Amino acid sequence: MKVGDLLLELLSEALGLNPNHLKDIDCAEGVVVLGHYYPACPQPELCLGASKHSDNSFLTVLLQDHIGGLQVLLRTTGLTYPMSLLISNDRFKSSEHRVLANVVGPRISVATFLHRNASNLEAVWTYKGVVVRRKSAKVQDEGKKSKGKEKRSSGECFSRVKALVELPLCLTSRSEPTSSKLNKLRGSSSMANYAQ
Ligand SMILES: O=C(O)CCC(=O)C(=O)O
Ligand SMILES: [Fe+2]
Repeated sequence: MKVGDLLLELLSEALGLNPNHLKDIDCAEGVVVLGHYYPACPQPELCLGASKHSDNSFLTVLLQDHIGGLQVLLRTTGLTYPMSLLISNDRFKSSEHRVLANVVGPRISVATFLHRNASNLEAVWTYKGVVVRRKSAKVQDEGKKSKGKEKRSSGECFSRVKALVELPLCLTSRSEPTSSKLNKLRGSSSMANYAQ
């Protein structure tokens, strides 16, 4: 929690706001800790550790072990989660990432998610979001200048996140998947698009 609080303070300041702002609007209201166990995989080229997704938290702090395998997509394809997007006036996007399977293992990681109550996003938009927008006029102006592309509705973002979350995490079929099938699950992005 201390790390989370410190990060929220720094992020508030990065938005030109009071250091307590993101905490005051409940961005650390909920804390979920998720432990992952990825067994060693004899044929990693046929498997995925975790398919490409974007977290539905406001902020994720991830601890991974020495095995590695987490990859972050360098250029986002436009999938953003409305919570951080709305609250930060488009400044904080939820990066898409995946985890590759590995012959070495097991790999263990612990993800800590800080989040608001996502059941009422409308309230974030109409109440909390407006508070941020009013206080950070500079952020808003910069956002307007840099955004030429059309914005997605929160409903569209939700259905895209849902579609990704519902993808199978691992190919369990004994038959060898075609590379196109695997690429589809991986998001059709080549390795060059990811940072490790
Ligand atoms: O295991 C990892 O490194 C990543 C886990 C992850 O992306 C998640 O829990 O959302
Ligand atoms: Fe994730």
